[in-house]
Amino acid sequence: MALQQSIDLALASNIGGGGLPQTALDAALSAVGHAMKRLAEDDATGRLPLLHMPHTSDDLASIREAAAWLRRDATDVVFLGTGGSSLGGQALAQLKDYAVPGAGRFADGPRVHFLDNLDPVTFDHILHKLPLSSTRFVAISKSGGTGETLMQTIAVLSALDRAGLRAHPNDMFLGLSEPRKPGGRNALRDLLEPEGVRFLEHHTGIGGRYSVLTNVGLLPAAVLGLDISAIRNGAADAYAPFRDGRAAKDAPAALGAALNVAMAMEGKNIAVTMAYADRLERFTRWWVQLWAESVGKNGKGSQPVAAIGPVDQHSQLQLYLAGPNDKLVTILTTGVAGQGPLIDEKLAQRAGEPGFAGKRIGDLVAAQGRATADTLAKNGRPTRRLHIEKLDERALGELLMHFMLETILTGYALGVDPFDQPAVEEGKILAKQYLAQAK
Ligand SMILES: O=P(O)(O)OC[C@H]1O[C@](O)(CO)[C@@H](O)[C@@H]1O
Repeated sequence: MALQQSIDLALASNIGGGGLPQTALDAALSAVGHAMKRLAEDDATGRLPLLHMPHTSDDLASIREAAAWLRRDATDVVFLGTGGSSLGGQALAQLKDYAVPGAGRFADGPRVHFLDNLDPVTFDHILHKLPLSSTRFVAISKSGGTGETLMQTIAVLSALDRAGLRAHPNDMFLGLSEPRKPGGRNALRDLLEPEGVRFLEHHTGIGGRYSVLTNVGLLPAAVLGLDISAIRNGAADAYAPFRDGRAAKDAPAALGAALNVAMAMEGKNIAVTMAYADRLERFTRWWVQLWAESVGKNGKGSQPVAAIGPVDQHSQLQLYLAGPNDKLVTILTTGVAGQGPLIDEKLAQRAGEPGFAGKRIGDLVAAQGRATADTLAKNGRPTRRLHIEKLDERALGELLMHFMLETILTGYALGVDPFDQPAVEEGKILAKQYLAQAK
């Protein structure tokens, strides 16, 4: 297990009255214990295919084959898709410097682009800048009906047409969507299949925000040369305590769920995840969708906030330390001590910081993560510490599965369905109506 979790600094017994009373945690552990029974049934009945994903390997060859096809002679691979059809891939891609400030520009080829937010200026710009003949496009949508992804796909087909490449979209495009339902429509397939574009099948039993361990997340990871089987092995590590039938307090994801449920019982409805690593920034965004769409219903759920450190110490931390005491703050650190540039002694003296001398940048970041957790606790703010010594495929797989399990169990314990998102549909329908009326 790469992931270490401590909830000590969330408890009133350690941080004073602002922390969680043991009674609330005990009640929450009992609720999560019941949720675990339901999860065990989900596993045994096959109702929740996600639970079998960590131990699945028969699809890995086809994912690797599709990734190799995309990479062949490609300068750029563009992933179209939004929400759960993009964020998991992005979280994994950050291990290879995707969207890491500064470093992303120098990442080894092919360049990958996740165009998840529909912005006309960006999309136009990118279509004009991309070397289209050496670019491969992957359109991902579970439903096949998401407006943003359909518009992007149409725009790309038209751009290929203008560039004289329309005869070959099957060489440049790959689709990933659910199989067409009998008698039903799948607009993405309707668009691309007549062009001869090949499709990978989206798992029908795994929703977008839980799809990071399927081909949705692993295809981009494989394009970037990541070890996709290690990602699944890491996920198996997070699930092992459940398979072993451990008690809630001894299964890290269940304990995390209990922490969230206890916070809800105390009326504290904000959950902050602050990761001290550039390569976990997309992970925090992935978690925001997972949490918000899964637990935010029937008037329940907590507000997820994504933060990274140390930079957000300089923007958000004041509020967490001295604003309303209504948050669970999770501080996620990695083993960066001893890493990075060495700080010259004389220059450190000149800067008036003798304590920097002979240290590495990673030493400061490690100290900052530790200091933030301790300062939050000293100020009576419930704080959870998570630590991964080495951030690699296996550790990230464990982290992703940990949070999916924590989310599902929290949903079950709060009495909400963690797998649907009915409220989002209303706005989508209205937007399509407005679009039809627009001149
Ligand atoms: O993969 P799809 O079907 O295009 O959906 C994209 C995203 O849109 C949502 O349905 C919300 O609108 C998310 O749950 C989902 O991840």
